[in-house]
Amino acid sequence: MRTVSLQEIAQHNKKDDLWVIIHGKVYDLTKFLPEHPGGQKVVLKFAGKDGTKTFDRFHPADIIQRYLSPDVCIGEAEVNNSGEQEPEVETEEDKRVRLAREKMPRLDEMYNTFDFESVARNILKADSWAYFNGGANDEISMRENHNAFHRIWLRPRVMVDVSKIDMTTTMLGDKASMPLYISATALGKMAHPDGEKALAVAAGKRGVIQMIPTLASCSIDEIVGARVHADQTQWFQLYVHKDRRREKDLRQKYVHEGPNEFQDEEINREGGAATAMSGIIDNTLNWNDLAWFKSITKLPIVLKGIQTKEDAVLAARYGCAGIVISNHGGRQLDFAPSPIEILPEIMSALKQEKLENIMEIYIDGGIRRGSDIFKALALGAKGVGIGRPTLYAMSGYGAKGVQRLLELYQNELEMCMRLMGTPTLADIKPEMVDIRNLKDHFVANPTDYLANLSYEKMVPRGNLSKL
Ligand code: HEM
Ligand SMILES: Cc1cc2nc3c(=O)[nH]c(=O)nc-3n(C[C@H](O)[C@H](O)[C@H](O)COP(=O)(O)O)c2cc1C
Repeated sequence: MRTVSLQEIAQHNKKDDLWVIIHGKVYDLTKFLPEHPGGQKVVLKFAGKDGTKTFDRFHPADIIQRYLSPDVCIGEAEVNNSGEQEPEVETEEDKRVRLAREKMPRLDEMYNTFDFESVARNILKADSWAYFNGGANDEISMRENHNAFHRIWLRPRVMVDVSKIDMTTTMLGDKASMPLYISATALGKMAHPDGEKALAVAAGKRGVIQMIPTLASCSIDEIVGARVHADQTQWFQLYVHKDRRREKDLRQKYVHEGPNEFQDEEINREGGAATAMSGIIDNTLNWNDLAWFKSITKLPIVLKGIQTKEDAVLAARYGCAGIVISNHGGRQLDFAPSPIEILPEIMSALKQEKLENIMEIYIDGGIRRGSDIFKALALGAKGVGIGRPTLYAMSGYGAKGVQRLLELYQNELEMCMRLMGTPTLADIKPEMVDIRNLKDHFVANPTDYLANLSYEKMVPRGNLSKL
């Protein structure tokens, strides 16, 4: 590999001729730039320079080998012996974040998921907060995901011995301390320097399953290595790469030692990233491909992103071990329905086709309370996934924050089960929830500012002053 001088690298500092140093190697990112899912601006900032520090804040070192062809590597960058380092300057934003962190409440002062969210809003940099908290377009689906739970009421039963509550369960055959798992969320290091490793630790300590994202900011090896016990279950969320051999390689590497489940997923169209990701993701993926996935793995395949009863029935017919009813946290198609709203119709369609017992049904989106878990279980889910809450908890408090968050979910579900008269998960039944209003949507009309603010109000004639 040739050594490239800093002077030569500095000359390739334009959009149409772009070299960047990452971990001592020089890469020609000219062709990749328009495809970068994080946008062009962030990469262009390092045109002809060393981008390692920022790159490491978001990406695992192996992302380059995973997504770029080897010929983009020009050589090794000459070592900078000049002693000249760009001085670290604290920006206004850094200062705001530093001060907010100094005033952060203690972890034992966090009492529910919303507490973590409000802390995260203050202590995260604006770009990270926007990435985590945002949804597609007008964020109607994102908000609806949680709001829909407000339209389900509970029908508590009394005179039941609830001295012991057991919420342990299995998911795809593996034990879990409660019917909740940590869902895949990309770029965990934006929340905390330990990224997805912190989630692995918290999941292991609380006995819950973690789904590792394809676009994790730590390498899969690091996340698997962070497990607290050797038999800790991890699932893997897979964005299918255009080059299918990569999925096969991944499976061969991890099937014995690492993530226990191998998850397939429909193409994610998160925000503007969708177009850019099309360079990486195979958007020809369709139902017939499932046969190929089944031929390369014996692990259960779960489809995440099911949003209609028709697709749920197809997933069962195509032999999926499970589905996750999900609109990806309202980050893709605005006005996609909330998963909890379509869960009952999916269950009844599966029952009608006699397919309800052949796969496990999970849902995610807007699960913020123990009672939300209860409602989902009552309507037929085997378990629920959480996305943003773990990112918020990790932002402020790392792995310990996520442990506390999981403990709060567990405590709330325990209290809900006790007050509902359901000592075990098997006691939770559909008739314990009232879903008569679930389908009601009250759509807010756009405010007519012209009528409300500019024009004189109409008043009854009798009230007009007599001039
Ligand atoms: C100096 C080089 C790079 C820098 C500074 C950088 C920085 C970033 C940043 C800041 C984001 C997040 C943007 C947001 O707020 O949504 C991002 C996203 C992303 N980057 Fe990079 N990046 C670099 C190189 C690369 C390379 C070489 C690859 C892959 C080969 C890559 C793959 C991705 C992916 C897949 C995402 C999207 C994750 C998602 O939205 O879910 N990046 N990058
Ligand atoms: C910041 C962020 C990144 C996400 N990245 C991914 C991803 O890479 N792959 C994926 O399958 N889902 C991803 N999701 C969706 C989650 O897995 C999950 O479906 C969703 O967050 C659940 O909704 P909730 O955030 O209301 O709990 C992401 C969600 C967020 C908030």
